Amino acid sequence: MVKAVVAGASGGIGQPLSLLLKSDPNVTELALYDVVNTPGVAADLSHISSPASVTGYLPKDDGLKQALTGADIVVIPAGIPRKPGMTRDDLFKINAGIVQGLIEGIAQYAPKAYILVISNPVNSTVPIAAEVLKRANVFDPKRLFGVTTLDVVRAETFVASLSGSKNPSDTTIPVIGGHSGETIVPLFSQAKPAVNIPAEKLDALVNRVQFGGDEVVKAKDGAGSATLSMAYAGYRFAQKVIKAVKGEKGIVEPSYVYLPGVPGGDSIAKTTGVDFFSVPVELGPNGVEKVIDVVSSANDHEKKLLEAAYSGLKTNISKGVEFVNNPPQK
Ligand SMILES: NC(=O)c1ccc[n+]([C@@H]2O[C@H](COP(=O)([O-])OP(=O)(O)OC[C@H]3O[C@@H](n4cnc5c(N)ncnc54)[C@H](O)[C@@H]3O)[C@@H](O)[C@H]2O)c1
Ligand SMILES: O=C(O)C[C@H](O)C(=O)O
Repeated sequence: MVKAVVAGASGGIGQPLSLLLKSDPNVTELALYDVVNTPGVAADLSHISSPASVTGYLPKDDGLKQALTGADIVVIPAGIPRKPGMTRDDLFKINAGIVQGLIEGIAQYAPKAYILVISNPVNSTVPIAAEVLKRANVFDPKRLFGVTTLDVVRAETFVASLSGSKNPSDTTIPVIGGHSGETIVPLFSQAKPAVNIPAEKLDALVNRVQFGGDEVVKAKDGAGSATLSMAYAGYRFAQKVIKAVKGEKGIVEPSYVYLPGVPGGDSIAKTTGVDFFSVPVELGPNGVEKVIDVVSSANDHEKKLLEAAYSGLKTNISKGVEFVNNPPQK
């Protein structure tokens, strides 16, 4: 029995992500929460002949409580997306409060759930989530994940366009750091199987992974950011968490986690100087089983990229922590 909740379920990501979760045979209950339109989205999905029962909730009538009670996994794509010319950090002002409110609900009604944060800026919203959970005394770092899977999906796709691989996802590429611009660091030297990237193409490839989100924002021309590829990526990560919880072994995927609280994280926190960082995570029935240190084996070029990532991350992380502990005056 697995109850999945999508918070922000009526949005550009929320709807296709809910569709994918509805089609997952392991999901038995799917609760959709949003400030608008969930009754309609839930009615629509409920006609699909897969096992999950589907319910939709709005804030009225204790909707958040109803949606979250009994949840095993909560995926959060709630919040505003970018328009051309904006950075992810520009979303902080609005999305920080949205994520804080939803995590307060989770702390109260589903404190043991696996929490997957998609809302941007991920580099800051995950520290916000951690602080809220800490204050409620229910923080389990093994169950809090910033979803950076889209960066991995992009790296796989863009590499395949160079290598000619027929199935991009057959190549495993660790993408680490954070989820914005220079904080995103693909480690092509650790791709499995190995990939041969011509030296003159490497910088452009790294740049495309780091700024893939901007490519979509520009192409959508004011109509938002990546939604369909994000729904795919969010579901890919959620599905892995669900499979690991159900006992499947050896599942690894990068995610942005609180390093000091997860097995194997301390030494990476020492090397990087940051507490929140995306690294390949081995998943198990309790969430993060261990994190895998791919940082110390990065090559010299990748180490330079990592140095740039650390400083951006430090700023983003402290902004999130401050938001909860020293709230801005209203
Ligand atoms: N992590 C990633 O890789 C990644 C990728 C793409 C987009 N994103 C982020 O995901 C977020 C959502 O993007 P989108 O394109 O789906 O936006 P959207 O505007 O289409 O959908 C957001 C939804 O959130 C809902 N919402 C707002 N406040 C809420 C609240 N308090 N509780 C519940 N729901 C609420 C809105 O009603 C809307 O339906 C953005 O912040 C975007 O930047 C992250
Ligand atoms: O670029 C964005 O703002 C959305 C998302 O973070 C992405 O990487 O596509």
